[in-house]
Amino acid sequence: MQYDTLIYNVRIASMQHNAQPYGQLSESVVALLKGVIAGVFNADAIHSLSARTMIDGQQQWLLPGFIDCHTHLVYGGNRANEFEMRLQGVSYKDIALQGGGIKSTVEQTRRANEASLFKSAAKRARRLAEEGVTTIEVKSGYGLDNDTELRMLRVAKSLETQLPVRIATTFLGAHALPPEFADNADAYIDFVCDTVLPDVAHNNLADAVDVFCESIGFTTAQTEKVFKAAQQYGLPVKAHVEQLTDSKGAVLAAKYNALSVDHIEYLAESDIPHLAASGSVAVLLPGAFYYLHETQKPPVEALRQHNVPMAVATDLNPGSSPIASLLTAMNMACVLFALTPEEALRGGTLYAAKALGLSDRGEIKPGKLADLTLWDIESPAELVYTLNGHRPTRVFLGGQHV
Ligand SMILES: O=C(O)CC[C@@H]1NC(=O)NC1=O
Ligand SMILES: [Fe+3]
Repeated sequence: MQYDTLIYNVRIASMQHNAQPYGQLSESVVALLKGVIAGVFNADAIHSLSARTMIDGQQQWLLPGFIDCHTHLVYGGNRANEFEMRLQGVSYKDIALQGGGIKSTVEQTRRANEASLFKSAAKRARRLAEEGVTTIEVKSGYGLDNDTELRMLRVAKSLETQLPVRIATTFLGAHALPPEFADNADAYIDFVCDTVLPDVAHNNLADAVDVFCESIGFTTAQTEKVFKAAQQYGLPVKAHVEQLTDSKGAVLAAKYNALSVDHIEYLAESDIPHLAASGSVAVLLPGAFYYLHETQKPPVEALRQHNVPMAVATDLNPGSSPIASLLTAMNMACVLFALTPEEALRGGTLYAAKALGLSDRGEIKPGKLADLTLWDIESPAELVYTLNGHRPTRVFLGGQHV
């Protein structure tokens, strides 16, 4: 058997659930063939294996490629002005109610053409990729009209053609109320369900559907309408829930077997059994908690007790979380939400994949995609312990060294 690549003399943090921290394996050789992990072998096997390319890992740590499972990285303009307003005490909610916030980015995104949206999104995606992110989820939600929502999703998908990353797209038409539907949220939800979503589905532009279920977003009744429409097109759902209030969005999401419930700072512990039953992933977004100067933390210990998988993502967006660094988000998840470094790293690999409904990546195991990163560190914890701008020494995407 000739492999494409053998990576040997490495310490492997597989992120599998085994008895070892970080899923560490005793093996130190990984064989890649046709874009997937073909096998994992002990050191002495190297003498009986052959491959076109042999890479000495020099005792560095090999991890699965990182997965950022929640971003809004396609958008026009920026909101630095609102950052200054918030620093002067104006709340995120008040800015939104004054017509700023998401609505302000919607105006700038509608004005931006596909080329300029691509250029700015590619810069953000490249920053994530430089830290070893190999899969990025990208949402729409700054168009709120048919043309711009579809343009955002096309731009998101086209990132794969220019960058060494895989893209998962999510339709988030139900992100905010556009001016054309001011004070008529129900009519806008009908427009999302009856006009935009069908167009998105017919053009295969989304892998999932998301809703901002919140006091300043959409109600659970409106959210459920979008979920039902998504089901009609065979699209899985996820939702921004309990970010600012306990609206019981997580309970509704669990009823629809949502891939994930995201933010969840105000998730009631009594609602967690619903998530344990549905298998939904709890996606923690510490960047938004940090930027909005939130005080209410997600119920991490209760999620742990109920064995609800927790993912960590950047929520990269121009308002509540302008962070293009998954390592920083992982550090914040530890410092602000008391995740362990192992939970944070598994939250940016295996459980991030689960939050996207992807079982082909996120751990080092035969049969999984050969999306891998190599790090010159003494222990995996270093990656989330220091904010020192870690960069992988090597990145593999589908077995190709990128
Ligand atoms: O402020 C923005 O532009 C997006 C904020 C982002 N969207 C959402 O539903 N929750 C968030 O934190
Ligand atoms: Fe978000």
